[in-house]
Amino acid sequence: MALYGADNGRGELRIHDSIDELRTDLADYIAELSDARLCEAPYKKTVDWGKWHIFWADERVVAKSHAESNYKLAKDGLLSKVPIIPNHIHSINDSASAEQAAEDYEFVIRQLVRTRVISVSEINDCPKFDLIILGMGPDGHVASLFPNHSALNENDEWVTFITDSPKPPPERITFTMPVLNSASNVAVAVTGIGKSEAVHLVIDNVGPNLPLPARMVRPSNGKLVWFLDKPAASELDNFSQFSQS
Ligand SMILES: O=C1O[C@H](COP(=O)(O)O)[C@@H](O)[C@H](O)[C@H]1O
Repeated sequence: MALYGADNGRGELRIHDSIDELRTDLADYIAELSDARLCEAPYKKTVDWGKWHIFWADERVVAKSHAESNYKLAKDGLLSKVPIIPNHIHSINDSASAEQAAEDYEFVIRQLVRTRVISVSEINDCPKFDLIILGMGPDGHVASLFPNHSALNENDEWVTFITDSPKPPPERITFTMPVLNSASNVAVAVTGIGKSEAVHLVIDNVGPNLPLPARMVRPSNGKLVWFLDKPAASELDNFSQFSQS
């Protein structure tokens, strides 16, 4: 693995030779943060899963069994394989409208803030999640905050909704930017050559001054780490330096 600390305040960069290596590093990173280890041996037995609460930074408003459901993806890939407490898995109400689902989800989060399961940012009254893991689309979107969409400027709500996502399915709920930026840690995992230009625009902070959502992810009192594979990192200004290491 090549490690490269970005010097422009855009977070730490971890660039990997393969997606498998990236996965392992991300799992180790999460394990370090949770002071434990993850789902496969030896992780499965040593994680204190009872303390974990899982949320979705964004979700498509589809049935939980739908192929496009982020819940299904996480359940099939991890949650069904570890002894996490079922009522600590906070998925959205998939039988409501997008607007209602966002409102319900924010209500659940507010209850957990009130009972101090989730801490609160000292800077604003936003929930302060221990870790938010994001991907990034080739258009620079994160969670379901898309470029030039009004949801990107939503600063009052914690969870908002959209019904016109440029990427299907159209109806989604999403954490708002203030919530993303209130987290203690934000990890952005990006792979593939198709995202290399967006990675360059965001991390090297070049190009037109577009309101790229990923560029707006700057935790105010937290740490930002980018997990990239080499194809995704290949257009970075300093790529040649760390591709040799
Ligand atoms: O729709 C979504 O897309 C992004 C990532 O884009 P992709 O090109 O990797 O599919 C993801 O991070 C987001 O949470 C998701 O809902």
